[in-house]
Amino acid sequence: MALKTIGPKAAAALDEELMSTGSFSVYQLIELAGLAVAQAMFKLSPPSQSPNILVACGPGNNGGDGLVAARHLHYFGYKPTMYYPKQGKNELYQRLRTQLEQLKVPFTDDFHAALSKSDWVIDGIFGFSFSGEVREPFPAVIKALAESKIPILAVDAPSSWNIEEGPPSDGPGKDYQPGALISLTAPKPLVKWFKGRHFIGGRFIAQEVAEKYGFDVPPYQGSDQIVEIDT
Ligand SMILES: NC(=O)C1=CN([C@@H]2O[C@H](COP(=O)(O)OP(=O)(O)OC[C@H]3O[C@@H](n4cnc5c(N)ncnc54)[C@H](O)[C@@H]3O)[C@@H](O)[C@H]2O)[C@@H](O)CC1
Ligand SMILES: [K+]
Repeated sequence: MALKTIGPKAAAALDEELMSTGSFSVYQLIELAGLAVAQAMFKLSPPSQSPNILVACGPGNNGGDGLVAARHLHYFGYKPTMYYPKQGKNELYQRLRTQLEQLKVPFTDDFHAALSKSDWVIDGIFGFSFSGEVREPFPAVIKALAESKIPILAVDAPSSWNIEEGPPSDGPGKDYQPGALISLTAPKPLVKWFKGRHFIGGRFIAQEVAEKYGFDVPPYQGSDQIVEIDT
């Protein structure tokens, strides 16, 4: 089943619409997105097989999804470790961080050491608002992800990929191809270049809204927050 994609401008406009006419708060959207990320992780490998999850978070809402996912992973029985080198200014991020600190989820500055002790990595560094060349402190992190043998679940986009044009032809993300991706709301055009297992999450879009933006609501089953689709 191939789903229609949604470009970065439309994805940002959809977010705005959900929070204005849709009356959602960003808290709700990030909470549901992060829950979907945690469910995809569970589907990929349960905590009995892969207890140690390194969650890499960037400064925007993609990082927010990672912070929320880590909290759910804790309750699912995993041992998440956070790499969050550049916290965004929004108070929401501090709240999400405090929730993790109260659960004694560790935050580390040493990405490479944490990576070597992990069973899986969640890439919540950049989502649909990424553009241009990767700026510090992330180039070394993206390079490590590209070279890592540890499986990776990317949130909404493999970080450093151009949202419309896919993997960069040069730079740290040149050979980055994560084993799994969860697209939020709808796949972005970059999925054309993605070769791993693909999930859709973000179960908060009414049929009418999806039609307006020209994408499909995937066939969520029962209480699932995710659907796996063919790539
Ligand atoms: N409707 C949806 O599907 C929702 C999506 N959410 C998530 O929110 C994401 C979009 O969040 P945002 O718009 O906050 O943006 P992102 O989290 O995609 O990234 C923006 C941040 O990255 C920085 N950045 C951009 N380009 C960079 C570069 N070249 N080098 C270094 N830093 C760079 C920006 O300064 C900004 O701080 C989505 O991809 C998705 O993960 C949700 O959590 C909310 C609902
Ligand atoms: K990402």
